[in-house]
Amino acid sequence: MTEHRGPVDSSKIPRFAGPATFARLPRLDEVGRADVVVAGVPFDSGVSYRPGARFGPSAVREASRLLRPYNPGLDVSPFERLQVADAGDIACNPFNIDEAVETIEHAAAGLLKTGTRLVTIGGDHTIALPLLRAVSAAHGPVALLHFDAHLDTWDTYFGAAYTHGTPFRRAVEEGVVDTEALCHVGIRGPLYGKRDLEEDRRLRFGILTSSDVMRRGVDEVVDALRQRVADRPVYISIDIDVLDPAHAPGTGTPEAGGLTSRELLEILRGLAGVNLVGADVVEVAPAYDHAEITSVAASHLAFDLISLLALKEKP
Ligand SMILES: N=C(N)NCCCC(=O)O
Ligand SMILES: [Zn+2]
Ligand SMILES: [Zn+2]
Repeated sequence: MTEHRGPVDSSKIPRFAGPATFARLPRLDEVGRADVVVAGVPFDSGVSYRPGARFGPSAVREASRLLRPYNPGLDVSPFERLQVADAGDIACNPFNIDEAVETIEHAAAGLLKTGTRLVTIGGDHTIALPLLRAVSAAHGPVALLHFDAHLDTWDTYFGAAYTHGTPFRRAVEEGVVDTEALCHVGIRGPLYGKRDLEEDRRLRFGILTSSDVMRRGVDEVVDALRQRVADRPVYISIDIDVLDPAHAPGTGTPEAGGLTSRELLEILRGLAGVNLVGADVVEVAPAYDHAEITSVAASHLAFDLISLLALKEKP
């Protein structure tokens, strides 16, 4: 196995010392090239309610100091199998959403150029659109598993086409996702009207609600998702508000009745072996968090996503 530069050893240097990169991994510029990069996108100008997700990437990096290198849930040490590195943040214009969306797309495309896979920490959900554009340029239209309380397939907000409530309608319109393999998981909460669901169905999304997860259970949900994506390239987008506010209070549009972090981690583990090509974890807004509950959950989800990517590689 090729030697990869892994995280700082927390048995030698206390995990609370030193600068925060994701999981205490090396920076991308320290290793030159990586199989997987973690990048932050500190952008929250697309939100419809509480702002603050621009501080998500740094909060998740801080919380990720506690991660350890072996993932028993998936029986893999991802940082041994792959060179994983922190690419820092994609800095984008907080006053011009259109420009920010372009900046994110080009920065993501640059990172993907050398065959690297990208796990992005948001930022609000607006950023999923430019990320999907970049991923589909590399892999073709991707299957999408979207974990969220919200559909995020609304048309416009105050006339704006690029917001955190609209990325997946744009993604379908632009053909960057494979409409045979789209599914929302964790949907709940009040809508503007029944039409929201009709339009979402017209865009060819499947829905597994938060109640479905509770009533049908993790195993059935996993089976349904695996069938939906089959062997297509898959992108996973996790809005942290898919978790119940008890498990993720630090977010901008919380909805009661969500998944537990245990359920979501179990669903992800059930996806081992799918052809994952990229992922994001968005909507962590640390100002509303308590005791890092939300950023710890987000860091563990990102670790499991990286582990899923590592499992695709031969040992
Ligand atoms: N993507 C997130 N978190 N929320 C979308 C909510 C849109 C709304 O306020 O209706
Ligand atoms: Zn949401
Ligand atoms: Zn969302």
